[in-house]
Amino acid sequence: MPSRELRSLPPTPTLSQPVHRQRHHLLPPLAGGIAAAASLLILFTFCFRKISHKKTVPSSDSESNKKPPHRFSYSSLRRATSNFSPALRLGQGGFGSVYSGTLKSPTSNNVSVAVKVMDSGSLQGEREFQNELFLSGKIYSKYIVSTIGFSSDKRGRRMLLVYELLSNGSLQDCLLHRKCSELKDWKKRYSIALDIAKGLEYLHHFCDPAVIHGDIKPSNILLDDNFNAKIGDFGLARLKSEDQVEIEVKKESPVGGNGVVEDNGSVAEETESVSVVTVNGFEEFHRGVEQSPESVVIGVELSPEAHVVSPRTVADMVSPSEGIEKTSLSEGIFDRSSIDSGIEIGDKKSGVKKNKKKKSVTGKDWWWKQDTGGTDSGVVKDYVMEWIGNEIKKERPKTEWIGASSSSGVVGKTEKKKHKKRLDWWVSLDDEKNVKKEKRRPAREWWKEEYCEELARKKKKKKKQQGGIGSVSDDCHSDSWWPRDDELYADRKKKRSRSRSSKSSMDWWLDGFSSELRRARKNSYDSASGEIPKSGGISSTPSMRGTVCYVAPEYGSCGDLSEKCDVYSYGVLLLVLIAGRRPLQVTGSPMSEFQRANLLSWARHLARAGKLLDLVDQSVESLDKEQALLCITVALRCLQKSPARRPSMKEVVGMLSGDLEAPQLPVELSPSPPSRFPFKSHKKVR
Ligand SMILES: Nc1ncnc2c1ncn2[C@@H]1O[C@H](COP(=O)(O)OP(=O)(O)OP(=O)(O)O)[C@@H](O)[C@H]1O
Repeated sequence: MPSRELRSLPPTPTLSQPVHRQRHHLLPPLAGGIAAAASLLILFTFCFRKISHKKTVPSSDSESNKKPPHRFSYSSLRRATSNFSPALRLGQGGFGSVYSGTLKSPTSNNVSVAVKVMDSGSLQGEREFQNELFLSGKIYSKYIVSTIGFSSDKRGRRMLLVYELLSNGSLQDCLLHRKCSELKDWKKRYSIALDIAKGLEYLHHFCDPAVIHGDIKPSNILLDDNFNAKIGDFGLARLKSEDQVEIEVKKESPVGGNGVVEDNGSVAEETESVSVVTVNGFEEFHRGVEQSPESVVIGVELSPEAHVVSPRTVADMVSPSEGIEKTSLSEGIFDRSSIDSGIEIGDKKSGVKKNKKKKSVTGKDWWWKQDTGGTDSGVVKDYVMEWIGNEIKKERPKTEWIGASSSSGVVGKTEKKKHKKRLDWWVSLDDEKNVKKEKRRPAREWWKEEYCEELARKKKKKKKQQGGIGSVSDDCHSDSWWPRDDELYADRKKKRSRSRSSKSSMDWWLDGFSSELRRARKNSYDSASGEIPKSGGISSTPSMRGTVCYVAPEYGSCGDLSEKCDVYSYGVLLLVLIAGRRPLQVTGSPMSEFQRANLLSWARHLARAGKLLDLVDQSVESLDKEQALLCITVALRCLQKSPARRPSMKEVVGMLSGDLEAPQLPVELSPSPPSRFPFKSHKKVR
């Protein structure tokens, strides 16, 4: 009984039981609290990552492939390139040589690399170095050359960048110097055009903020084993600024005529910095929001001890507002006018006084002179040459030029004298006192003389052959030296069959100029060594505003660098690719070649004449005429004066790949009566 009672009785409360019940009561709110805290933490982490990790984020699929650049020891790169052996030299850029090398790894496969060695000390070289490093950790695309790492020698005098090796070198070299037989295949050229367009589309539309390359040209396009093209050399690249986006939104101008609205992406709000931490003996770059002062080293020197690329500079590049300010203040890494083209430059924001020294070349003139080669080619050429002269004058100290002129071993005695004379003229411009005096000299004169001398030589030779002696002085000192319209088509066939070896002196002049540039940059080019020469002609980078003939007119005068500047450069490149020649080139005997000398004017002229296919390189095999017309039309659209009228790179890709309707020629270039080119179908390419 007692036991039954006991059983029926409720269990005697013990000390522990109420606590247990209390705990049961506490559990739900506790769990809720923990869950809330956890979700808050997750949310916070997510937001934090989003803010700190936001800028220049590539598309998600490429995220996994992105690797921060390594810091290599200088000795390992020296070993990899057999002590920077001349035999391994791939080419010569404006800021140093590029060598091929093999990085040996005990654990994984050996890696073939290209090592660019740059002397520190030049603002542009350092800018290129830092730009490349900053962007390399952030952008990844199969259409962009990957930067693997960097290094510097102990004293920080040499800066080295390590890239993936692209076995077929640059498009410039392949197309214009080596004349690779693979590029005779039209399909290859077309796919190269499309690769480059996709690379630019990636930079403009898939990076946030958009990356503007700023120096699109054939020597910055590299080709892999299968001649797939990749965009390299981000030395002049910029991130799109907030102000630019705002301006574009305000303009809201329709582009292209295909009804596609350009997606400009959003804009950076945070200031990022870059730090390096040591991982497995290599320093790696890491992004982060405002590193603590201890974690960063301020300064540009890149000695092995200074593990960090100047955060100030990197921040300048990332922060849109700062970037803009830098620009308007004309200082720092984004200095736009200090090494500018000598063209009238105005700084609207800061009110900095315009460069009035070059009154003759206003922003308007720039376009007009570049654009009207067909009707005033002399001015175009004068202008280009004058511009180059100014660029060189600004970029190189006097002594280098004097050295360069005297060190020339290629030319004969008289030619040496001429070089000296010409260089002296440039050098003398450094002298403030001489500036006014020299300016009175007509810009055209010195290269007109060059041309006249060549004419004289030719005539002499011809007369000698005919048994007479003559003079051409009249031709030289009147303005009739420039071609007349009726001479334009004469001798064309003959010229086309001319081989490269039989270059005219004008071509020599252009090439010779390029060699001078190389020599002046203290990178002696040994033509006998059989090495691959740097970009020929005048397509080197003499300016921080890009390359002559490739730079967009609005940027060449006084405008901002925008995606549309890249679009313009792409247009020039496309014409070069199709025509298989430089944008400014005189190949045959003088007069009749001059209208063709300026590729852009020539293309426009052919468009008006309804003879666009005449532009195509005659060595091209299996030409798809429809595609060729499409490419030239796209190029001419990209080359329109008004940036707003140029298509976006997204549109270009759409047009070239057949996703968008085939474009029409700009109205002003349409043959009369205006008609659409007879594109049969919109074939889908790749
Ligand atoms: N990753 C690479 N793989 C193979 N060859 C390369 C690579 N990078 C550069 N080169 C070669 O080295 C040459 C010099 O390149 P670099 O970028 O220094 O100068 P550039 O573009 O020719 O001239 P600039 O300095 O005027 O832009 C190129 O033309 C190319 O032939």
